[in-house]
Order: sequence, then C-alpha cells, then structure tokens
Amino acid sequence: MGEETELAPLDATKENGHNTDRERISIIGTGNFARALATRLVHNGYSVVCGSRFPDRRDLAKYDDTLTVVRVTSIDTALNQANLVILALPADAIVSTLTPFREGTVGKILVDVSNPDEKKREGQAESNAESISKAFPDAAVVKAFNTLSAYAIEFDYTSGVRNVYVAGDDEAACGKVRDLTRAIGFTPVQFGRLSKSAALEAMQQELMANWTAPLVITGVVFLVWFLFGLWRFQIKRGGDWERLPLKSMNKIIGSTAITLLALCFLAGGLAGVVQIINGTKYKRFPGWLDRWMKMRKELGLLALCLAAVHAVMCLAHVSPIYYPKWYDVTTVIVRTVDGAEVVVPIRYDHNWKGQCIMSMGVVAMCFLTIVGLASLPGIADRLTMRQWRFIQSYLGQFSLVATVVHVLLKAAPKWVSMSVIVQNMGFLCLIVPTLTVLLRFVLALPFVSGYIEKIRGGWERNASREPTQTYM
Ligand SMILES: NC(=O)C1=CN([C@@H]2O[C@H](COP(=O)(O)OP(=O)(O)OC[C@H]3O[C@@H](n4cnc5c(N)ncnc54)[C@H](OP(=O)(O)O)[C@@H]3O)[C@@H](O)[C@H]2O)C=CC1
Ligand SMILES: [Fe+3]
Repeated sequence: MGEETELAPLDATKENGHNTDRERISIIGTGNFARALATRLVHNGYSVVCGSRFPDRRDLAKYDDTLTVVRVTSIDTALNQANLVILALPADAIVSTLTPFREGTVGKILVDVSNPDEKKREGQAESNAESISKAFPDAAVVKAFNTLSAYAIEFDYTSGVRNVYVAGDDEAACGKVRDLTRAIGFTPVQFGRLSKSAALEAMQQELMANWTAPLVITGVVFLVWFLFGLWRFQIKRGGDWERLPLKSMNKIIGSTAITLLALCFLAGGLAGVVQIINGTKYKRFPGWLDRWMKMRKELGLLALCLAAVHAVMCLAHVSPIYYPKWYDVTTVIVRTVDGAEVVVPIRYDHNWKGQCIMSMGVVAMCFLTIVGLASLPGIADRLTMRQWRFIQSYLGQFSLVATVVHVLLKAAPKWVSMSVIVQNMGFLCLIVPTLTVLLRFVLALPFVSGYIEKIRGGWERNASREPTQTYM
C-alpha cells in the first residue's frame, strides 16, 4: 500500500449541506490496536485512513480482507484526512511521532488509547493523555478505548455491550467520541475530565482490582481450616497422611466455602443492625463494614468456586469405604473351602442420611451457581432491579440455608456422641453460617423488616438531630 494521493480532502466530505466527516476516521499507527479499530470501524460503515511511518511497507489487507478498503498513508496525510484522529501508537512514541506534524493536529480531536508502561510510569503523576494535551494544546485530547483489548474490539460482537470510558475537557469532542463509540457497538461512559484519564490508565494496570482483600480473606480462612484439619485428621490420628490430599482437603475446602458464603451474607445482616441502631440511612456505615459490604460479590464468587471444587472432590471419593454410614449394605454369607463363613457385601445403596446429604449439597450448589451467574456484569445488566434482588437476596440466602442443612445432616448426629464437640470440624464450620442465618431470619421478621424498610425509605427515628454525624 502506498501513499494515496487520490484521497478526497477533508472538506470534500461535506455532502448535500451535511457534514459527513464523521464517516472518515484517521488512525495513526498500523499495529494490533489500529487494525482492530479499523476493522470494527469499516464493519460499521466508516471510511478509515491509517497513518504510518512506513506507508509503502504496510499492507493491512494481508491481515484481514476487511482492511483492503483501509488506506495507509503518511502520518501527515492521515492527520489531514479527518477531524477525529485515533492515536494507536506506543505510549512513549506518541508525542515524538506527532511533533513534526504539529500543524496537522490543530483543531483536531486526538483520541488517546494508550496504556502506560507500568515501570516507566511509576511515580509519574501526569497521564499519557495529559502529556499529549500539553504537547498539542491546539487539539482536543480525549482518552478512550484504553480499557478494551484489541481482541475484544476486533472479534467480540456477541458477549453483550462493553463499556468504553471517555475522559476529556472538551465536551463537544467527548460527545463525538461517545457517538463514535456507540456507533461501533459499545456503550460510552463519560468518566470525567481529562484529569481522570490517570485513573483510566491506572485501571488498566490493576490485575486484581477489588479482588485483593477478598483473596486475602479467603487465604486466611483456608489457612485456619487447613491447620485445624491437619491437626484433627492427620496429627491427632497419628498420621493418616495419604488421606490429606483428597479426603481431608475436601473437608477443609468445604469448610472454607461455607465460611465465605456466610461472610458474604453476614455483611448485609450487620448493615441492617447498624441501620436499626442508627435509626437512619443517612449515616455512613463504619469503614470496616463499608469495605466488607463492597466485597460481598467477590466473597460470594470465591465461595462458589470453592463449593464447586468441594463438589467435584466429593464425586471423586464419596464411597462406602470412606463414608460407610451413608450406605445400606446387602451382604451374603459365603462358605470357604475350609468351611469358614465369610460375610461378603454384594450391594451398597445410599441410605436416607447419604441421600439427604448429597441432594441437599446439589440443591445448595445449584442455587449458589444461579446467584453467582446473576452477579456477573453481562447477566446482571439484563435483570430488572426486582429480579436481581430476588436472586441475590432470596436465592442467595436459600443457598446458605441449604448449605447449612447439608453440613448439619452430615455432622450433627455425631456431636451428640462426641465428648469434645469443639474438635468436630462440621460443628465449628457451622457456627458463623448458623449465626448468619439466625440474624437474617430475625431481620426478616415482619415488624423488624418493616422497620428497616421504613429507614431505607428515608424515615429517620430522630429527624430533628442535626447535623448527622459520620463515622471515620
Ligand atoms: N493491543 C491492545 O490490546 C491494546 C493496546 N492499547 C494501546 O494502543 C496503542 C497501540 O498498541 P498496539 O497496537 O498493541 O501496539 P503495536 O506495537 O502493535 O503497534 C504500534 C504501532 O505504532 C506505530 N509506531 C509509530 N511510532 C512508533 C515507535 N516509535 N515505535 C513503535 N511503533 C511505532 C507503528 O506503526 P508504523 O510502523 O506503521 O508506523 C506500530 O505498528 C498503545 O498505546 C497501547 O497501549 C490499549 C489497549 C489495548
Ligand atoms: Fe459437603
């Protein structure tokens, strides 16, 4: 592809009195991101020009047939071909690449899609977008698209509408970028002024946004149950190490899952208690409760993940060998050649206990899966508020109750005969979930829930109190 001298000048895009320059977009760069955006733009009826340092050497058609209609020109020409220019260049090369063509940036909307190189940007307060804006003050710089991958832009037409965050100081320019975003099948979300672009760039650097604390909590809960299980099932029994990887680990993982599930629902219960004590919803929750409330989704998903592992491990080893009390056995007496009588089991059937434990586990897993799926963005977006609350609150609590019953059925009768109840993992791992279920039950009683609903509706017990104090 060479320099396209026959390209119409920008003004020629005004047709029938209408300015159709929105139809032509310039992209500077011919790399992965530039090609992905060009493909999507062409699919949506845009005419695209790509500016390259080496236009003669770039043949975009060899990547995808769609790109045969994309002209590759010099950077200078590309800048002059559209009002909206997307800078798909490496972050560090943007200013130096455009500086020789400063004239061409005047009056243009420059869309910065870049993400910083983490190491180079450490301690640097200014975002890429702000640096570009400073270097080219006669252009309107808009930050957008940086939170999407080239792959998602090029191929992901099916998994729901993705958000594209837009930040910039020029409202008209931001509006044009939002229109473009919408036109190619994304949902534009105005993120604020250009100063917010640093947050957008940081967003992309975060590997585990919102997940660090829930993962640490999961690790701590797992460690507590692991150490207890190690002592209870291996050390105390004088070394039963070959059962550690599956049988003991299954109980440890199951206990971790039910604890996390309880922690997920306990936060909401405590929030209700705090609101009753405060007598108003206009008082902030204490910091620890606020943070806890915000990690409920992650805690629930981690509980679901571990519950699934527990279920698979159960399938792998639940048998009459490990759990004889869950089975009825049919035996026959066989006489050996030397006349001795040997009792031989010929058939095992799950008894009532075994059937109830397994079926309650399946029910809990099923409801928990629905709750987990409904919390994922693509699905949650499609639910009405009422549907979402029904699944998260009612089905969620039902899954916790089913889980508690599952463990109770498995462990409860044993407690009665156990001299030291606190050594029973089934008993210990039920304490927090049972307290949570009881708390939620009390909060669901008509006069209590009515009182909370009143508070959540804006009613204040002491309406004359002023000003409302906040927790720090
Ligand atoms: N790839 C992705 O999934 C995502 C990328 N981004 C951002 O998009 C921008 C482009 O990324 P991507 O397309 O993956 O990168 P590539 O390395 O694939 O492409 C960059 C293009 O920029 C041009 N370029 C101009 N000057 C230079 C230079 N000095 N050094 C290297 N290339 C130069 C090159 O085109 P030519 O040789 O034709 O001039 C090159 O093809 C980056 O800022 C990145 O942070 C953001 C989100 C996701
Ligand atoms: Fe279980």
